[in-house]
Amino acid sequence: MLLSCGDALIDFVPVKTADGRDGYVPAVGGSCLNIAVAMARLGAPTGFVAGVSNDMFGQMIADHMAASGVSFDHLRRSDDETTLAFVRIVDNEPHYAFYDETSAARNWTWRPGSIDFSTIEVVHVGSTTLINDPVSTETLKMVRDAAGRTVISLDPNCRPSLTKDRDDYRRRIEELIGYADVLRMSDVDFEFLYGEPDWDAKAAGWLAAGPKLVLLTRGGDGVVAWHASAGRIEVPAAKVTVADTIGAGDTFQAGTLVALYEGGYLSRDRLAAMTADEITACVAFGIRAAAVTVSRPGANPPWRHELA
Ligand SMILES: Nc1ncnc2c1ncn2[C@@H]1O[C@H](COP(=O)(O)OP(=O)(O)OP(=O)(O)O)[C@@H](O)[C@H]1O
Ligand SMILES: O=C(O)C(=O)C[C@H](O)[C@H](O)CO
Repeated sequence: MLLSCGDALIDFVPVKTADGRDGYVPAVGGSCLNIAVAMARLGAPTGFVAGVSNDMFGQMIADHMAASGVSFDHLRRSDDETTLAFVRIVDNEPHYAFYDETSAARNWTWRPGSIDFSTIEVVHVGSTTLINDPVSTETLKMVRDAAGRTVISLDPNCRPSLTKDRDDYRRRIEELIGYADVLRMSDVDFEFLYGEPDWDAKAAGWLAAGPKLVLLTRGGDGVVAWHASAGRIEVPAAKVTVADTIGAGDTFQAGTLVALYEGGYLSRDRLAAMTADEITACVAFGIRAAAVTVSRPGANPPWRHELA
C-alpha cells in the first residue's frame, strides 16, 4: 500500500457569480490528500494518514476519499475543525490564505506502532503539516520510525503565508531530507528556501546525504532529475492549455510514485539502481498525469482511463 500523510482541507476557489460578483466555491484539497486521491485514481492501493474533522467539511473530505477509493484505515477523526484555504489566482498561479490554528490536521499526533511499515511501499509527507506544531514535529517522529523500513517521499510544497520563521522551517525540511528517498521540490520552493538557484550543487549535496532520486519541477518548463549513477536528466513538460495550476505538483508527485510502484522501484536498493531510461519513463508518467490536472479547474487529478 502507498500512504500519503498530511493535510486535507477545503480550498475556497474564486469564481464569478451569475450577477458578476466575486464568490468562492468550496473544493476538497490539501496537497497530501490530493496526492492520495491521485494515486488511488491512477490505480494504486492507497491510504491517507491524517486528522480529519467530524464537521461538515470533514464529511466532504471523507466522501471525496471514498469516491476516489482511498483507504480510511489510517484516518483519525476528531471534533477539531477542518482547515480552510482561500485561494487567489495571480498570473495563473494560486496563492493561499490558511485558517488552521486549531484544526484536526494541525492537531494530529503520531502513535508509535500504529502503522506496520513493512507492509507499506512508500510514505509521502509534505506541505502545510510540515510547517507548524504540533503536526510538524509529530510527522518528523513518524518519518524517523518509518525510515529504513519503507521508502520516504518528500515534497516541501512551501507555503510562505503559513511560515512565520523561515530559518526554523528550513531546518525542519533539511532534517526530513536526510530521511527522504525521493525528494521533489518546485523551482519556486527552492527559491523560497535557498534564494538564487544553484540546483546542481544542491542536488549533489542531497544525493550524498540521503535521497536516491531528486526531482525539480519547473512548471511548464519541465522537470530536472538527479540520480547518483544515472546522472542529470531533463524531461520536458506536456504542452497543454492551462486552466489553472492548482494541484499540478501534487498530481505530478502521485503519478511519479505510482510509476515507481508499478515498475517495482520502491525500495532503497531498486531506486539506487535505476537507469536514466527508467527514471525518464516514471517522470514522464507524472508529467502526463499533471497535464490533465492543469488543463481543468482546481486540484482534480485524473483517473487512470483519462491517461489512455
Ligand atoms: N503551465 C504548465 N504546462 C504544462 N504542465 C505544467 C504547467 N504547470 C505545471 N505543469 C506540470 O505540473 C508539474 C508540477 O508543476 P510545478 O513545478 O508548478 O509544481 P508546484 O509548484 O508544486 O505545483 P502546485 O501548484 O501544485 O504547488 C510540472 O512538472 C509539469 O509537469
Ligand atoms: O495543502 C496545501 O498546501 C494547499 O495549499 C492546498 C491546496 O489544495 C494544494 O496545495 C493544491 O496543491
